[in-house]
Amino acid sequence: MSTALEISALSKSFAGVQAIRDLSFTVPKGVSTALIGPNGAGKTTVFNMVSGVYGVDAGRITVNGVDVTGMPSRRRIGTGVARSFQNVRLMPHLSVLENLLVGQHVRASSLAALLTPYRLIPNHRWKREARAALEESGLGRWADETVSALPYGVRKRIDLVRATLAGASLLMLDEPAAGLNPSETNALRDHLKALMAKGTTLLVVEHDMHFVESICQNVVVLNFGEKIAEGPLSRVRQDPRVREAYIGSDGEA
Ligand SMILES: Nc1ncnc2c1ncn2[C@@H]1O[C@H](COP(=O)(O)OP(=O)(O)OP(=O)(O)O)[C@@H](O)[C@H]1O
Repeated sequence: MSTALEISALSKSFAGVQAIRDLSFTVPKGVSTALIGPNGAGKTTVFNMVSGVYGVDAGRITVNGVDVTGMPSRRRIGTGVARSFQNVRLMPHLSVLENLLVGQHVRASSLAALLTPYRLIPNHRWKREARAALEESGLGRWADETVSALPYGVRKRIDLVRATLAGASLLMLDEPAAGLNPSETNALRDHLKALMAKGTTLLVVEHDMHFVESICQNVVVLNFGEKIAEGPLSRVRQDPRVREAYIGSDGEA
C-alpha cells in the first residue's frame, strides 16, 4: 500500500523543550489517521512541521513519496498536502466563490495563468470547478454569499472545499469538530466521509473521540513528544500507557 505521509525519526525542540522526540509513523493512502494525546503532547508541532511552518531539527517527512523535509511551505501543496486550521482562514469580506478562486491560484502553472482576470470571464474553468465542488458538497446555495454572513459550521466546510480544490489528497485537520453544534458536526462528518470516498486521506488532531472513531481507521498517540501507542482506537484506548497518559489531563481517550 503506498503512503500518503511518512514521518521518520522526527525531532524538534524549542529553547530546550523537546516538543517531539524521535517520532516515526506512517499514514497509508486511504487510511485516515488521528493524532491524539494530552495537551502539550506535540500534535500541533507535528502539523507545523508537515505543513512547513516549522523546520525540523532531525528526521524526514515524505508526502505521497516526495521528501518535503526542507521544502518551503508554499511548495508543499504541489505534493498534495493541505491544512485546514482550527480558526477558519477564509477572507470574510469576499464571497464564498471568490475565496475558493483565491485558493485556486496555488494551482496556476504560469504567471500568465496567475494573472488571468477570472472576475472578467463569467465561465472561467476555475469558477465552474468551484461551483461544481460547492454543489457536490451541498453548499451550492452559499456560493455568492459573503463569508462573514455565514454560520461557522458552513464556513468550516467551505474551508474543506478550498483545500481539496487546491488539489489536496492528504488533508490535515486541526480540531475540525471544535466549536460545532451536533448538527454541524454531523454535516462535517458526512462531508469528510464523502471526501474520503473520493480518495482523500485525512490526518486529524481532535479531542472528540466519538468524532475520531467515526472517521479515522487508525490513531497515533503522543505523550511528551513521543509515540506511545498506535492502532485502531478501540485497541489503543485499552493500552495502559495511553490510560496513564490521560489520567490527570482533561482529554478523553
Ligand atoms: N513556538 C513554540 N515555542 C516554544 N515552545 C513551543 C512552541 N510550539 C510548541 N511549543 C511547546 O512544545 C510542546 C508541544 O506543544 P504542541 O502545541 O505541539 O502540543 P499539542 O499536543 O498540540 O497541545 P494542545 O492539545 O494543547 O494543542 C509544548 O511543551 C509547547 O509548549
